[in-house]
Amino acid sequence: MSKKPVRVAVTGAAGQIGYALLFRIASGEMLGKDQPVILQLLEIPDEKAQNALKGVIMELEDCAFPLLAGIEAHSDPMTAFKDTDYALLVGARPRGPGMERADLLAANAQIFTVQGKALNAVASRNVRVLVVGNPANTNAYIAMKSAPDLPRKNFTAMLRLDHNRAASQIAAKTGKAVAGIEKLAVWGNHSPTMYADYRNATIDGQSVKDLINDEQWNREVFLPTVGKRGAAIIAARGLSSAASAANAAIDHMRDWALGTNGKWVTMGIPSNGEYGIPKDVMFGYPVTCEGGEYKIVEGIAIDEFSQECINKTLKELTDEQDGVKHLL
Ligand SMILES: NC(=O)c1ccc[n+]([C@@H]2O[C@H](COP(=O)([O-])OP(=O)(O)OC[C@H]3O[C@@H](n4cnc5c(N)ncnc54)[C@H](O)[C@@H]3O)[C@@H](O)[C@H]2O)c1
Ligand SMILES: O=C(O)C[C@H](O)C(=O)O
Repeated sequence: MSKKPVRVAVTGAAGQIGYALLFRIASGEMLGKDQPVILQLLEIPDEKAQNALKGVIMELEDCAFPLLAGIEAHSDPMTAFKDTDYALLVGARPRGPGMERADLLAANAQIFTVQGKALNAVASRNVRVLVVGNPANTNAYIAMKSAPDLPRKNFTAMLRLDHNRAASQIAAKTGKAVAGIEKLAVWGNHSPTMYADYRNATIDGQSVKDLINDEQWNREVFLPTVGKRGAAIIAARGLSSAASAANAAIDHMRDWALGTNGKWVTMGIPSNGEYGIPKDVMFGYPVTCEGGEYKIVEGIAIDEFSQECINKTLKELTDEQDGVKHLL
């Protein structure tokens, strides 16, 4: 018997990431090739944006996706999030050249109080939320705090792009296939302070740390390359990453919904105090997923350098949190 359709809300649906994301959700790449979806698409109440959204919807229709059970266009989060099972909060201003993601806080924070409240009011009581719009961790924190009737654990931020970037750099450095990488972790904020940690990682079963055996490369090449990759893409393209961001969003949601078979992935999730991170900080952690739930990988040894990196990214997140206190 075919499955009942699930509702997937996507904000910023007529933007760059939206354009790279929606067709993949509708084709079943996110929730499985047997799972029909109803897309509930939100754009700002502006004629140009709504027209662009109409165009995207026409294209979705023209794909005749067998799993696409419905498409709705919205300009109000209170209707866009009605009964939604999954919400991908992409809509927000992207940064331009020379900006840091934290510079977007003032511009974007308000969006996430409004959308958090709307999710709280009308979404499925078990809605799973992924925040992509930057600064993603703090926006997810704002949305979670604005939705007190929903489970805290169901609010997440996207660190998967950093995870995938780190995996790709490791594969290139070792000359091995990215598919062979296990036990990679990215800690903290989706920003240059994030700490990509391959101390426990293996590639084709061999220790990545031993294979690379170059701590200077780790600190002076790998970490800055992964941390500043978003800026490098903006400098090259004149626009922020879109296809790779959409791909990471698909990976994040697919793994959360369908499981990782024991493989470590990175998700930004609200802390419960794990690894000394204060409760509620939306922090990138290594997790495994099973049965629609994520679980933090416990027991990872934190050496002095790792602790310094974790402290730095944590400080940035708590400063961002302080900066949005007045909104909550
Ligand atoms: N977390 C990550 O890894 C990651 C990666 C890449 C980009 N991003 C961020 O994702 C966001 C979107 O990037 P983009 O390149 O698609 O930008 P974009 O400007 O192409 O599209 C954003 C869309 O969001 C819409 N929008 C703005 N406010 C909205 C609101 N309140 N409700 C609904 N829609 C709204 C805009 O009209 C626009 O169509 C940016 O903040 C960007 O920095 C995050
Ligand atoms: O860097 C940006 O502003 C966009 C995004 O967060 C990225 O990492 O590519």
